[in-house]
Amino acid sequence: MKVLVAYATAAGSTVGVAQRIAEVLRAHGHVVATSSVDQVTDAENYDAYVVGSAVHDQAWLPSGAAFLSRERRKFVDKPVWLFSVGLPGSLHGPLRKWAGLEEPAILAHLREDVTPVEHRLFSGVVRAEMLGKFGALVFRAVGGRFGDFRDWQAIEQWATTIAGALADIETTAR
Ligand SMILES: Cc1cc2nc3c(=O)[nH]c(=O)nc-3n(C[C@H](O)[C@H](O)[C@H](O)COP(=O)(O)O)c2cc1C
Repeated sequence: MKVLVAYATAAGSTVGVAQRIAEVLRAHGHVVATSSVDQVTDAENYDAYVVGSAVHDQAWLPSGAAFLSRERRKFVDKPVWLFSVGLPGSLHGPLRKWAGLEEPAILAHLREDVTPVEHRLFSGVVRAEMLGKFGALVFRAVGGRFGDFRDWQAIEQWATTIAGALADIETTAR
């Protein structure tokens, strides 16, 4: 199937997640385009979509949310998977619990434009310089950790599930 994997990023870590998902889908025989949401000009040309964004302040980046809104009519009757890249993996203790509450908040906005087959919140990359001096201090003080928390195994597993679902859809359509 022809699949578009589109992403919105501020600091780049979501690009890596999108690329890994695309690689897995290609390995399963799908024809996959990977693109920043800002550069998609042919959204109607795909059979399925995987769209993801970095999370800032418990919401998708404006460019990611705007993409879903702008293209929502093209998603009708086609499967859409959504993923968010945030910082649950960098937190522990009570903050980890807070991160668990974040997913419904993120999804609530996105559901206004699309009903996804599934949504996943992955951990991304948190570096001190991304948060500013004060933000980094506060983040450390509440128990946050800096680093690359992308769980490539979980990302690949999810992409494999998507590849399987696409194969089922293809078989049913024959
Ligand atoms: C200003 C700022 C705000 C953030 N707010 C959140 C947030 O509310 N929830 C969350 O899970 N992650 C938050 N993060 C963490 C980012 O989502 C994470 O670093 C992600 O990997 C960024 O993706 P990118 O590198 O593609 O921009 C924030 C990061 C920054 C820099």
